Amino acid sequence: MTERLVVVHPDAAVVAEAAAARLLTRVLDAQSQRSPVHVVLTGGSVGIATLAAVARNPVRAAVDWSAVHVWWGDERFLPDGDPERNETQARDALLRSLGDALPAGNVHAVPAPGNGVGTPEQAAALYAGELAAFAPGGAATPAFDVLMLGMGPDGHVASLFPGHDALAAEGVSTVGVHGSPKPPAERVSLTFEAIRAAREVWVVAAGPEKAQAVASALSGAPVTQTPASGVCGLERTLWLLDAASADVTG
Ligand SMILES: O=C(O)[C@H](O)[C@@H](O)[C@H](O)[C@H](O)COP(=O)(O)O
Repeated sequence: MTERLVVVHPDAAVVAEAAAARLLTRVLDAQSQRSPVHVVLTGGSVGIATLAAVARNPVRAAVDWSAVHVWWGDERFLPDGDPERNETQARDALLRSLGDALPAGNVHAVPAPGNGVGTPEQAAALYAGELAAFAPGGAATPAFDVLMLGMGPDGHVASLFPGHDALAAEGVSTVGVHGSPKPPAERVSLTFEAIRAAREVWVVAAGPEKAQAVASALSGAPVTQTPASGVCGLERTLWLLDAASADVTG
């Protein structure tokens, strides 16, 4: 039975620091029970600020990064190294600072255009194959220990946007996305099926512009209208919010 926890912090900076502290503790707890541990990162300002906070936190030295695998919940379909790629921003914020402690083979970036990848669908198919290759017998994805998601003002999570076909994808772990209302238009995203395979799903959000979507999601709005309403972890769904995004009276 999954539990839902909503935690409100004073501002975005504290949300990122708290998410970072929780992430480190969650990884350490998981490492005391199993190896490897799988973590799914998110793009967006709060998601990346969380990674920067991990990089600054001395507790990062307690983690056996050689037994951590890093994935992405979504990726902008942009060339390798493009500063707007979630992967680039994660490497800049945290991964590069870990050096060889985090083996290159443990970082599972979504394929970029080029090298035979011409469409988001082709990148999505390759990523689905990588997810399956690291999954327990026959599963589509690893049992992610923590899957982090940012949330847009429209309630999108990963690259699952209101009214888009990707919301209804079934039997697949990834999808190609076109016509994203948040640039760039072309993306790759985990599906809800893949998101719900995570032991814990964390939504990190901050800012008054998110308050309506937070209220809609927490009140169970239709997923087609507020995709964040559809996120759920097998064991826990954690919402880490700042006061402004949690203020439905705003
Ligand atoms: O590729 C992306 O843009 C992100 O994965 C996206 O899902 C992001 O997390 C939300 O849009 C929230 O972004 P902010 O925290 O910057 O509002």
